[in-house]
Amino acid sequence: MPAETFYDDDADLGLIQARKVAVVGYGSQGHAHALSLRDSGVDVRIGLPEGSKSRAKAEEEGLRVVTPAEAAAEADLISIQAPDTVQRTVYANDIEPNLKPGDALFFSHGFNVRYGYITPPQGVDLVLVAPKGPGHLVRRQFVDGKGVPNLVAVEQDASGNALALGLAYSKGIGGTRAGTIKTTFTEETETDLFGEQAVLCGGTSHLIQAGFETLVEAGYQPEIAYFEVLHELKLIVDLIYEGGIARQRYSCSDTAEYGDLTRGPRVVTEQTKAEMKKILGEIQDGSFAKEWVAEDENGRPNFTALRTRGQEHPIEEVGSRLRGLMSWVDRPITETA
Ligand SMILES: NC(=O)C1=CN([C@@H]2O[C@H](COP(=O)(O)OP(=O)(O)OC[C@H]3O[C@@H](n4cnc5c(N)ncnc54)[C@H](OP(=O)(O)O)[C@@H]3O)[C@@H](O)[C@H]2O)C=CC1
Ligand SMILES: CC[C@](O)(C(C)=O)C(=O)O
Ligand SMILES: [Mg+2]
Ligand SMILES: [Mg+2]
Repeated sequence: MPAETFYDDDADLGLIQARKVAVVGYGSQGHAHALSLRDSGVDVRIGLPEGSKSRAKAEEEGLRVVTPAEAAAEADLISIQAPDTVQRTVYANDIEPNLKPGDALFFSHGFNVRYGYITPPQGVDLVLVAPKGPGHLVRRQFVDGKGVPNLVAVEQDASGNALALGLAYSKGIGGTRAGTIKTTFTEETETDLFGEQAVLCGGTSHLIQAGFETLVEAGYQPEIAYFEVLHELKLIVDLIYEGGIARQRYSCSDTAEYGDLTRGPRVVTEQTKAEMKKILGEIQDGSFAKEWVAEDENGRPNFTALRTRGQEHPIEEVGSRLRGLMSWVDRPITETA
């Protein structure tokens, strides 16, 4: 059975326009949701701690900024867009004490609900609207008249109208232009974590670095290695995005396609797939979540060391130099679009 998918005509913007919305956090997703909801005619305020460096950015856009507790108190729909590791504390200190029956609590990732770090009271709608894309592109696509697909899920339907409210929110940020698929908090959380770890972020970045290292260690020029395994990747993925793997294979040479079909399985092996299954198991049994929360509570020593190592990889210096010569490539991630 195909996934239950909703488009613009299935969603009533009036439902979200009738609410007082608080967006708590103004980072990648928060700024995109806040600005696009505001542009969709919704009454939006931003919740940020005193001294937050995001305050100025939100105010520059004409948004009213108050503390998370004030935002939660005056709103009847609270969208939690702070980092996953911060959410349980903001929720316990600022949001939960201000929740009233009839309020709605929204997330764009189910981590804290799925792993039991946040359990809202009965009487409150608990809804997920999860964009399947980085927040800055969620905003950029909205401004361009397009949209990033969303997932929608209802964990608690106190009002009896939570799904319709979720679809209205999704429409307000452009998600029903591209399609919004009905799911559960559990399915969203587990597939999102798997996707970012094994393929989108972890798999791709390590594939690029390994390809770059292989060419440079063999004596090839780093600039050529950069173009070959990173820059051109976007052009290849654009074809996959537009027409699937078949479109990419059609556009590339038969020589490339033969190499793809015979050598690809030697790079991504049965062992790779076995490791993917292990990674999925750690997500499903909660051990990844436990590890990440402990790492964060411990001051993130491993995360910081690995992040620094990534920033110091030679591909970053070469890439920064080459992108600097292509004005259309190094498009800044702005706070608007
Ligand atoms: N990044 C993405 O594209 C995607 C993210 N998600 C989900 O969206 C949610 C938000 O993630 P993301 O957008 O990456 O977050 P970011 O790290 O980009 O943004 C964090 C924002 O939260 C603010 N913040 C920090 N602490 C608090 C606090 N105590 N109270 C209120 N605000 C606070 C930060 O302010 P300051 O500037 O002061 O630090 C900043 O404005 C997560 O659940 C994530 O999994 C889902 C899909 C994609
Ligand atoms: C792929 C990473 C992501 O899941 C996203 C942009 O969708 C995230 O958590 O940032
Ligand atoms: Mg994601
Ligand atoms: Mg994610």
